[in-house]
Amino acid sequence: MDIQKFQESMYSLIVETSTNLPKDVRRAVKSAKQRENAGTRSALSLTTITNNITMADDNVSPICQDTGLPTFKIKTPVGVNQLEIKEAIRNAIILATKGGKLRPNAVDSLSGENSGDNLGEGLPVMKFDQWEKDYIDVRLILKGGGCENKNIQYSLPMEIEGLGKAGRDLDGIRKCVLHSVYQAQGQGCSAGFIGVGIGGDRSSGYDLAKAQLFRSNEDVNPNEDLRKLEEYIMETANELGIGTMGFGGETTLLGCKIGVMHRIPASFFVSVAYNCWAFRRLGVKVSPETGEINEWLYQDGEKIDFALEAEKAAKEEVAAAIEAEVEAPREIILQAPITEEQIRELKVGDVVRINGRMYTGRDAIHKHLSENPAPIDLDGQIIYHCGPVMLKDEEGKWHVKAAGPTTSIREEPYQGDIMKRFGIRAVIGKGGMGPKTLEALSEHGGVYLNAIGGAAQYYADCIKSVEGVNFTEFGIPEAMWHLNVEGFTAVVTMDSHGNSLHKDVQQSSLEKLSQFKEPVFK
Ligand SMILES: O=C(O)C[C@H](O)C(=O)O
Ligand code: SF4
Repeated sequence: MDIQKFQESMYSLIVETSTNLPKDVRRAVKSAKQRENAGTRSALSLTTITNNITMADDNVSPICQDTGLPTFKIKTPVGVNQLEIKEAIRNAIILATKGGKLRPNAVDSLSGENSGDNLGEGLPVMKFDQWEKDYIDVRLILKGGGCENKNIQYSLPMEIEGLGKAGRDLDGIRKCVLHSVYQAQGQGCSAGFIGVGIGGDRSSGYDLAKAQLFRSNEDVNPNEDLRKLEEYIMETANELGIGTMGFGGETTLLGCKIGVMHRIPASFFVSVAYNCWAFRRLGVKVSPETGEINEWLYQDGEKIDFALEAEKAAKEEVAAAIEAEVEAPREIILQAPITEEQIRELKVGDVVRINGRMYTGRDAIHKHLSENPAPIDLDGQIIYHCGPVMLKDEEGKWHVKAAGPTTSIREEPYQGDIMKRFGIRAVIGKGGMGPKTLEALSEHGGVYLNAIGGAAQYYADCIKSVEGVNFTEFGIPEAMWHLNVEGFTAVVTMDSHGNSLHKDVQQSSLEKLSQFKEPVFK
């Protein structure tokens, strides 16, 4: 095989997967958009998402800044050298990272050190199989951390929150799957896709769940029971009202694929792999002789061009909003330093446009600030939970290549204390925060702003310059970047008066979940 050519093919696969959402996924996002009522928070978020999909495609830049844990599934004809393939994939990964198509995402689990090139112990994940066919089949999924953290495994029989007893039968499985969507709320950047694995042990069950994510979103399950279950879940999960980003709305789930394998008598696992809307998985058929791509997978049928859709939709949305007399949300401009008085005026549901300065800070910074002084004056400032993709040019200037929010709940143990101690007035992230932060917002005069998860190109475009950076030793995603922004839009979802949209949606979706307690599959 021409291994240089094969490496180029792998590079194309990586770049396409990171920057160009597959056709089946685009169609699912489009149908979600059609179901939402114009003018609602969910509809507005979906507009940002679809704009972002177009921008990523046009800029050939990551759809989401979290380019995940690259996982390759490779099938080779007998006689193909798999060691050569591994080497070529590793080289392609290094190049894609250098070019800003992948975020340096490989972190030493013990020292915390970022390898900088996406290689590391066990990474990237490559799973090989041999087969009788005469071509190489390579599939890649870039699954980010926020949705990975929402994976869940059930061990039947058990008691399930909201749904009661779940036994070792199809109806018990139904309860697990339904609950898995509920427990993710908006934190895995809903609306999401789920892959479900029934049976196996803990690890093969999760493998089976993840393998389902490689099915086309539009296929039909050949197993009649599972087909019915998939259809039931799609319908029912969308009645939970969690919606895009957990803002409430008609679409919570974009796809559900279920697989089954045998188990051992004592174990009965139901494993669920949750994938965000930014469902980046593609595949190619490669010639073992030339190393060239002969065919792209998941690319049948119409490719939705969201730019064209946007033009049509904008007109229709304005007309529909006028007709339905939907009140446009209040729009407020914020610019740091922000006073307590300004913060106290903000209420859940307000749309905020931020101009001026903000500082990124995620896991490492929050831990650091909880034990140390801040390197800069944070009084009245805004912290953005974000780990961007950054590139340095020849003059040493930093450029933002992708910069959406990360899941905020991980900072729950620190956030309130840090805000109070340093005088921070606003934090931006996604998925919301818990009771400790909500209390601190009231006490101190702070606000939580929800940005649209995965909209990394949209937000990168709002960032006009990078003015400085601290803690580069924590790695690119974990450093504290000083950003100047313009028109950075987010929604107030937790205010200084004790209100939290996340708390409300969680409560109402739990009530809705409880309506599905009664057996459906006998
Ligand atoms: O790591 C990130 O930038 C985001 C992560 O995928 C998340 O969803 O929290
Ligand atoms: S930020 Fe959201 S869209 Fe991006 S990887 Fe995490 S869960 Fe997926």
